Amino acid sequence: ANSRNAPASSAAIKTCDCASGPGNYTGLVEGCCCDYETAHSLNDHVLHPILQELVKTPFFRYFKVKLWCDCPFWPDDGMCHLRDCSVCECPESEFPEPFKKPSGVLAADDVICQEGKPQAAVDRTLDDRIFRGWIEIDNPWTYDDETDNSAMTYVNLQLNPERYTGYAGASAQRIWTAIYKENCPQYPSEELCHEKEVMYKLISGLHSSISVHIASEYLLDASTNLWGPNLELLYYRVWKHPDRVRNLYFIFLFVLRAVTKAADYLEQAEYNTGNPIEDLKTHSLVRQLLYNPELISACPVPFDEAKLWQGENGPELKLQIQKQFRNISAVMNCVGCEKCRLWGKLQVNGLATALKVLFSVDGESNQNHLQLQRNEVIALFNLLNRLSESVKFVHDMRPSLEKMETHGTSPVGKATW
Ligand SMILES: Cc1cc2nc3c(=O)[nH]c(=O)nc-3n(C[C@H](O)[C@H](O)[C@H](O)COP(=O)(O)OP(=O)(O)OC[C@H]3O[C@@H](n4cnc5c(N)ncnc54)[C@H](O)[C@@H]3O)c2cc1C
Repeated sequence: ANSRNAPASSAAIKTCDCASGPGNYTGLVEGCCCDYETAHSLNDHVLHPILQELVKTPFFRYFKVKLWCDCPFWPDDGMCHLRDCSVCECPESEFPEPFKKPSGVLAADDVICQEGKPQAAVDRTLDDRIFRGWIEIDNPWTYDDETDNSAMTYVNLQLNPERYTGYAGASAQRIWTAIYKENCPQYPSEELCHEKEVMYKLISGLHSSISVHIASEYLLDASTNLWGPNLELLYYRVWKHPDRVRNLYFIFLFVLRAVTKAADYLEQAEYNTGNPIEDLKTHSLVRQLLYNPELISACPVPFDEAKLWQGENGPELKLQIQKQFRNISAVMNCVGCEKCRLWGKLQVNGLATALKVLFSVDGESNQNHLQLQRNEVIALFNLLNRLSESVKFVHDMRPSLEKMETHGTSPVGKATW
């Protein structure tokens, strides 16, 4: 058993109240109980290597999702008819034999029959033996549109990396605006309560992470299909805004706290895909992450969730914020690019799972009542992996970004990003 699944208390975490200086990324990550240096050192040595292996295992690489675009907010938008986001139904005979096998990992670019930009479409190749029943439990933090099982698709995430898709313009802008407005109609506001500020930072941190992934795998030259990092994009969309970098670290530590708090549950969960060797490896990787001595000693409680919902109107506020987060999860159905919708849904589901672990268990502190769906566990770890990749990329690129800060970047970059 692990003491980390006990509720965090401000008394137990003496250093929690300190704030870091602006823009320099030293000291404690604002609102968290772990400093920047420890966060990336832990990420580099422990989390990133384990997570990279974990998400490739059969258990963690398949995600169940409804990819249909049935937007409850703008039914007449028509954006799902964009060529960029459509996926043609290929006749069975069009798929090469290895597509049908789980071990036949192919680059997403190999998908034959996508219309428009192939990088925006989701490869549905999968192995459907993977999904055997875990429990189906509602999460109060998500919009439950997953009831119609016939509409659910299983997606191999390894074939569909989150990266540049070309999705931009009014449709993307409308989604982000809706998300920020849902959370807080008049942000930024001095009167924002602590809980709403936390929600804002989570969303902004997720937004930063998505931008980092776009920058780390960008289509540099469509004519030669050349992919690579786009540091100007990273600079202008993320690095130039210190709050976006800070929010990325914030969501990373928040989700890490949820994973470590649920350690006992996650340790006992079944990672069964019918492949005993792979499943044993999966379980062992989960344990290596949860009980890593360096993680436990350096950053035992990355975020102190015990401080939230303490005010007089705490329970009402929680219901209100839960409703707002459910709306944010519903907005994911309106994302007009299939691959962005897939990762948007997965990551919002992962975040909703973290919120459920930290705030929705009976009696708040009693992790014995925690129950998660398999898909929630998959989303939670895949989200943590995405965040870990983003933190690593920003940290690794820091010298180049600082150079850009000093010497300036090309005017082309400035105009584009
Ligand atoms: C759910 C979702 C998933 C997406 N996934 C992908 C993907 O996988 N691949 C892809 O290529 N595109 C994806 N997109 C599109 C992408 O996020 C951008 O919208 C697009 O690249 C256009 O970027 P932009 O420069 O106009 O600014 P946007 O990123 O659209 O930002 C809009 C506005 O939000 C504010 N803002 C930006 N970042 C932050 C932040 N971190 N915190 C607070 N405020 C911020 C700024 O005022 C900015 O002008 C996705 C969009 C959504 C809504």
